[in-house]
Amino acid sequence: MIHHQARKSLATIIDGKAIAEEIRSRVASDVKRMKAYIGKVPGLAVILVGQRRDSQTYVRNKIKACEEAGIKSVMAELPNCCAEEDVMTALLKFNEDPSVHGILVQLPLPEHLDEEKILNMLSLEKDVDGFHPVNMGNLSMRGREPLFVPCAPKGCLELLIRSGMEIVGKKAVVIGRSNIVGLPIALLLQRHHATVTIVHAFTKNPEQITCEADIIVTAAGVPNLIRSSWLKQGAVVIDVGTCPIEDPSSEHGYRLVGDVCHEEALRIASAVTPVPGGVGPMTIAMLLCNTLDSAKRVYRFD
Ligand SMILES: Nc1nc2c(c(=O)[nH]1)N[C@@H](CN(C=O)c1ccc(C(=O)N[C@@H](CCC(=O)O)C(=O)O)cc1)CN2
Ligand SMILES: [Mg+2]
Repeated sequence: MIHHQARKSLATIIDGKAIAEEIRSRVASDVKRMKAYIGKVPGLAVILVGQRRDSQTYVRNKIKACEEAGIKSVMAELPNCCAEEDVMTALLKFNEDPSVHGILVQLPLPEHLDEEKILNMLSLEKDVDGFHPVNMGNLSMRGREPLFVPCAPKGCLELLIRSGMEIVGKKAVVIGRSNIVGLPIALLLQRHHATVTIVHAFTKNPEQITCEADIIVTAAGVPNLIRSSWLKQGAVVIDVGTCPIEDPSSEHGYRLVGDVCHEEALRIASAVTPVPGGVGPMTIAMLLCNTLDSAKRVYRFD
């Protein structure tokens, strides 16, 4: 009988923040090189609808990250009550603008707007979030290449690779099936030849499935969902969940927690991402990468 407590070593904590910083500085030096050689810089357009505090923060962070990397950014801010046509007008203008190489529509949109219809109108070549149905479709099909892979999933993959995890032939379990995280990460892992299972709210006995996984990527948004009994010894655990919970002792009265019971995972897993400081910062780094790649494609610059 092996007691988990008897294990001497704790899991590695994968430092997403540090890795993201390294990637961002690489993007910055590439942007510099582009500017020096062809006199152009990548441009990102952000469409933000409504007043959600979290969305405002994410957008602010993206724009700041662009600035630091030398990427030009423009923003269209629309009121919560705006009409679908207003969003379309902003979007079509960015589609036509040759100085814009990437466009993102910050999600979620207010209820009354048709997300699918709006994302459908994005220029495929500028869809740096990778949410356009054609980019998603190409991600899902063998022999096809999407122009862009969604940022959080791409960040998860990068963290897995950096943790030294071999993906080919491994059992991967993805928890959650949202269009922006669960689904694309499952598709991406499958592309890298993992055997992928998706666990969701209707799954019976999820822990029976997760405890066989070599790789777990969780995006459920349920604090402490993943306990030690859900994990296989030595698994790599990537936590995409972010849930604000009340914490009077912290600056804003709340703090962010992931899906994983971090202390327990540390004793069983071989590597774990923290929240905050794991996948979140990687999401923004990958957005910069996608925007740079888009501009490189347009200018045939490498
Ligand atoms: N159009 C999009 N909408 C949304 C996306 C997206 O990729 N594109 N993802 C999420 C939100 N998101 C980016 O938009 C995002 C969320 C969290 C972080 C992040 O860096 N988190 C930090 C903690 C930040 C904090 O303390 O508030 C971390 O985990 O360390 C970045 C981006 C939904 N919408
Ligand atoms: Mg994080």
